[in-house]
Amino acid sequence: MNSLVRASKQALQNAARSYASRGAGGERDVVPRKVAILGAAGGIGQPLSLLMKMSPHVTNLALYDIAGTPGVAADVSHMNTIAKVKGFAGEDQLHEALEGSDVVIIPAGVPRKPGMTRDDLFKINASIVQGLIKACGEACPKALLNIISNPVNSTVPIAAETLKAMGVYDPKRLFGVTTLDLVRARTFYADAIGVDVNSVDVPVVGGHAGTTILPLFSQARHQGQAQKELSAEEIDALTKRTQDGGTEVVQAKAGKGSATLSMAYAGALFADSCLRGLNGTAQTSEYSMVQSEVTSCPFFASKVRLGPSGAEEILGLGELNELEQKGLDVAIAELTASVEKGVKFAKDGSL
Ligand SMILES: NC(=O)c1ccc[n+]([C@@H]2O[C@H](COP(=O)([O-])OP(=O)(O)OC[C@H]3O[C@@H](n4cnc5c(N)ncnc54)[C@H](O)[C@@H]3O)[C@@H](O)[C@H]2O)c1
Ligand SMILES: O=C(O)C[C@H](O)C(=O)O
Repeated sequence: MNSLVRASKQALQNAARSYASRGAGGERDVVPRKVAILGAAGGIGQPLSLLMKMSPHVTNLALYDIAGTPGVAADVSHMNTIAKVKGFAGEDQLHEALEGSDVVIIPAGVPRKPGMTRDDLFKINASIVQGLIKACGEACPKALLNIISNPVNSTVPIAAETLKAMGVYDPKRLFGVTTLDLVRARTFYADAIGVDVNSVDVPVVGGHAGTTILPLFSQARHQGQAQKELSAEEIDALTKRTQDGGTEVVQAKAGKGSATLSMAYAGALFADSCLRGLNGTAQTSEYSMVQSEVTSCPFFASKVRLGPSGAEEILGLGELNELEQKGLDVAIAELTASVEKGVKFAKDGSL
């Protein structure tokens, strides 16, 4: 059972207990942790706020957006879970929202419409992310930054360069959130072979756009008896579906945005792991796009061990089969170009 499912069950049990005792209260041994969500009134931001309010690891939840957060905060704050919630709206309140944060989650920015690539969002989202990261560098330079805003392949290097220019960059504390790719790969793979999805592990490495998303099905693991062996064609189809998962949702939403609910779930899983790492919980790891020497690309998503100082160890890729090796070469070339684009924007503002 993953930690968020466990946390949700725990939160529901706590809720039932608290209702039964009419708020009599109970002693809890919780490390005080503040989480800020930037873009909290958006499609991802709202369900993510709900899920972080359910996390047993969050004691203080700051919900920031350019508008709309007082309502989201008032709503979420009525949930009888431990986090104290406060809404912040508009740039004047951004620093206050960020101060003291242990983890900052950033789903601010515009989503895709059908026919667009994630890179088409660069022109708008690059500046949004840069502005928010500057504020993080000033108000909470030690926080773990979880970047969701697309194109992640460029917004993460933008964040790194921005923090470097401010003299506060710590590569261990900057993460591009690629968890949704793993969530999708696990779901699709479990369905395809007919096993319990909770028993499935599929590594997904590289970046977060098209062919930079590289699921390693040769390393997939599961428990229980699979109902089916997959052919090379079926693995190929699963790979493509994982790479196009975001587009599948964009098309289905037909102009009303991209993945929000599954992303909120994935973002909450990742942030929850960051908090457990900060709290020193042993064996906490996630896949994430970080500054990396695993390949020639300076930012790359692979398995990362999380601890009190953030990304404490970046693990290698393991053995790849021939097709995956070819996929890796393609991914590195495209990802490197997106990283360079982000670095250039951060240095000279060129779009
Ligand atoms: N990493 C991933 O796997 C993943 C998955 C899904 C979506 N995304 C990306 O997440 C982003 C948000 O998607 P969404 O569906 O929630 O969009 P949305 O439009 O519903 O919400 C975005 C929110 O950001 C806010 N915002 C805009 N500028 C801001 C600023 N300067 N400061 C604070 N908030 C600001 C908006 O007011 C809005 O509430 C998009 O870029 C999307 O592509 C990434
Ligand atoms: O596809 C998108 O534009 C949103 C997100 O990156 C996703 O993978 O769902």
